[in-house]
Amino acid sequence: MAPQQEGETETANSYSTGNDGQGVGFKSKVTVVGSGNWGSVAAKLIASNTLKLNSFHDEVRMWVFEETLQTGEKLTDVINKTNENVKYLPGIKLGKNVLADPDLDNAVKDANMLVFVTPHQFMEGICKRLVGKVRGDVEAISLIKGMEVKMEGPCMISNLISEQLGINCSVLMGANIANEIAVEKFSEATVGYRDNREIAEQWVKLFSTPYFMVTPVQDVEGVELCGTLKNIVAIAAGFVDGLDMGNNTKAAIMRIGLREMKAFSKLLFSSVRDSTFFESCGVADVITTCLGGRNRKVAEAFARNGGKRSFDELEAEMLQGQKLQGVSTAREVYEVLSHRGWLQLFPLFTTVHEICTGRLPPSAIVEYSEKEPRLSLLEDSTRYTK
Ligand SMILES: NC(=O)c1ccc[n+]([C@@H]2O[C@H](COP(=O)([O-])OP(=O)(O)OC[C@H]3O[C@@H](n4cnc5c(N)ncnc54)[C@H](O)[C@@H]3O)[C@@H](O)[C@H]2O)c1
Ligand SMILES: O=P(O)(O)OC[C@H](O)CO
Repeated sequence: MAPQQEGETETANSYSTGNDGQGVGFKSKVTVVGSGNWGSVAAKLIASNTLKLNSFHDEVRMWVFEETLQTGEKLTDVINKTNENVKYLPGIKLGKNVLADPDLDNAVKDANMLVFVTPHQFMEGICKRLVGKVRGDVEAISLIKGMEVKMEGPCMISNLISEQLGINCSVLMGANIANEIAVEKFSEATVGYRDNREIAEQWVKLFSTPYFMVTPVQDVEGVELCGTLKNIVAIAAGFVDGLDMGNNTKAAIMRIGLREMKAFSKLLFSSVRDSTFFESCGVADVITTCLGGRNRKVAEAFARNGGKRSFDELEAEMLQGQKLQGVSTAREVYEVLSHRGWLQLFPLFTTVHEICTGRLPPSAIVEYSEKEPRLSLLEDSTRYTK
């Protein structure tokens, strides 16, 4: 297969829908690992397609991190009884072919397509539990926006999955506020794949609906870094909202944030394509997340409280069990920047972390002084672009 060229995009409709070398009559079994807000919507999207497409088993298993609800019932039991994730996606039917399963080993054992969608901080533990438990021929996709930092350096979640489980892992990212997709408002998304276009085609087929348009690009790292880094930009945008600084300032934050996302991604992986930043996973996700995401919302509350209430406290109070990714991602990126001597190159990423940890006040997000530029709104735009 010829590699995709810079600037070249593919439409979801450009693929054939064969049986991918598994033999005529083979049906793929899909398991979703995770059942939070986006995990539940992903299961709903997939379940609507497995019913329609002959190449998939109807049933979609969804692994649930079990918890007891205030009613005393188990979340899994309630999902299976009502067909609704009453805690993380109330009011939305998932599809009768979604089966919630609290047993991780059981949920994955027969699947040949695994969809990972949990907050990123839990993935290392989940991968450890899954070693030796998944099928040898399984293909994975990560919808997780986040990264780990190890002694050796940064490790993307798709890479963690690939390395720990010995399986190929694609990614799906995009301007995807789950609650909007849950009520079938039109959205786009980007599948990032490594080198096997047929696999990308399978994922596109599994996720695409008339209201969810998926475009594959051959740039796993670029797509995943976009999804990961935009959460830091969303925290910065929330600070701007909390300080009532207005739309022009927020647009400046988005522009500078997008530029830092691109510069950081390209410094980590020279293979990352410029064109990826114009896909749904890039500029579109920066916009939606800075307008309507959870990271933005909690960061706004943090700034309105003058940084006096911690993110952990605000997250618990405002999100009812849902998790932010931006604060930990800012810390993880800061570790990489300081280890590599790049802090000065990334004033927005650096400042967000220093505000989150209380070293700087929220207003520092746009402070500029001749002596010590924090967020260099005036900096030379060629400084860290190739
Ligand atoms: N919600 C969105 O709009 C959205 C959209 C696109 C991408 N994402 C990304 O998808 C990923 C998952 O987010 P989400 O919105 O589905 O989750 P969420 O924040 O809604 O829910 C938190 C989930 O974590 C689970 N959990 C809590 N403790 C756990 C533990 N110790 N081990 C394992 N699981 C545990 C909870 O059961 C729950 O399912 C994140 O990386 C997020 O950035 C979210
Ligand atoms: O609500 P957030 O801030 O986690 O963002 C949700 C999605 O990632 C937006 O695409």
